Order: sequence, then structure tokens, then C-alpha cells
Amino acid sequence: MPNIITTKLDGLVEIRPKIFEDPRGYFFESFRKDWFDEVGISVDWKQDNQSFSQKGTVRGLHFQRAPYAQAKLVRVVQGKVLDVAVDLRKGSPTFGQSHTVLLDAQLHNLLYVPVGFAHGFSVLEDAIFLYKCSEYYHFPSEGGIRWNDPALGIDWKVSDPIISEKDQKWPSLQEFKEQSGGGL
Ligand SMILES: Cc1cn([C@H]2C[C@H](O)[C@@H](COP(=O)(O)OP(=O)(O)O[C@H]3O[C@@H](C)C(=O)[C@@H](O)[C@H]3O)O2)c(=O)[nH]c1=O
Repeated sequence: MPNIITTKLDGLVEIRPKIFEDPRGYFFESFRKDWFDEVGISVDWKQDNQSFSQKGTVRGLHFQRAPYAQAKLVRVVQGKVLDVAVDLRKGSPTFGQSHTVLLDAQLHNLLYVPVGFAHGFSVLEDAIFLYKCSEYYHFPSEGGIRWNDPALGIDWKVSDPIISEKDQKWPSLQEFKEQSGGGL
């Protein structure tokens, strides 16, 4: 089993696989269903995605609404990102709280982001980002919150990032809460 590290946000876990190094290089298992079975997480993964981002980029904070809500299993295979998950689950005692983790291609760590979270990352070193999703991409179900909303209090470790137009226009956490009737 890999090292599974729980966080203050229920269901959000970091996974540190066991790395086998030898003179050829390294080997590790990057996904096993039974890791998740053991901690009571049952996901039918439907889609894999890959993106490349230059240092200084921010992507997020994104989610999809039900019935296309997505859990995600994210990692980097090149570079370093600061990965961010924000709890948007209606009625959650940690609603609005975020967790950040450094995803590092040299550490090979992963983050499991459950349904009900907004997700994003800032790019500390040019990064290839790879992730599994539990639901298909569905543009009409896409939503987000504004990455730099002061109410989130997230230190992204970048200033004046490269960011899409779409990601500059998402509502604040408070606006999202009002529009969604309290959360996802
Ligand atoms: C996410 C996604 C995008 N696209 C298309 C839509 C668009 O033309 C182009 C780029 O899309 P975006 O700008 O939304 O890509 P990006 O900002 O990388 O979106 C991703 O951000 C991170 C933070 C996440 O958590 C992911 O779930 C996803 O929302 O790719 C797909 O065809 N399928 C997909 O699954």
C-alpha cells in the first residue's frame, strides 16, 4: 500500500506511492483500485486528461455540477504545482476551507479530490499535469469560483499569473453560495 495521508477536509487524501529505484531508473504503481477500496472510496473512473502549463500559470478553480460532478485523481509527471482543493459541499462543516499540496514530479505524489470540491493549481515549474475524472467533461455543467477571492485566503505562490479569461470571471465564494443555495 502507498502512504495515504488524510487532510482536514473529509475525503480529500494525498497518496504517496512506494517508489522502487535501481540503476535503470524507477518504477511505481500510479493507480490501483484496491488502494481506494481499502479506504472506502469507490470510483468508476471515466476519463483521463493531460495538460501542460508554463511556470506562473493558474488553472481553476473548477468543478462540474451534478449529474456530471467529478471526483479527480491528480498528479504531475513533469515539474511542480501547488494544487488547491476547496470544499464546496453544502452543509459541510469545512465549507469554504481549502487545502493546498505541492505536487512534485520527483515525489510522484497524487491528490484525490472528491465530488463537491473546486479544484485548481498554480504552476511553480513548467508542468505536465495528468488526472483521472469520475465523470465525462460536460461543458454546460462546468462551474467555478474566483481563484483570488480574498475570502478563500489561498496563497498561490504566484502573482500576476497566466490565466484564462474564463478563470478571471468566476463568482466569489459568497456569490457562489448565494447562487447555489448553499453549495454543491
Ligand atoms: C477539462 C476539459 C476541457 N476541454 C476543452 C475545453 C477547452 O476548449 C479546452 C481547455 O479547457 P479549460 O480551459 O477548461 O482547461 P483547464 O483550465 O485545464 O480545465 C481543467 O482545470 C483543472 C483545474 C481541473 O480541475 C480540471 O477538471 C479542468 O477543469 O479544452 C475538453 O475538451 N475536455 C475536458 O475534459
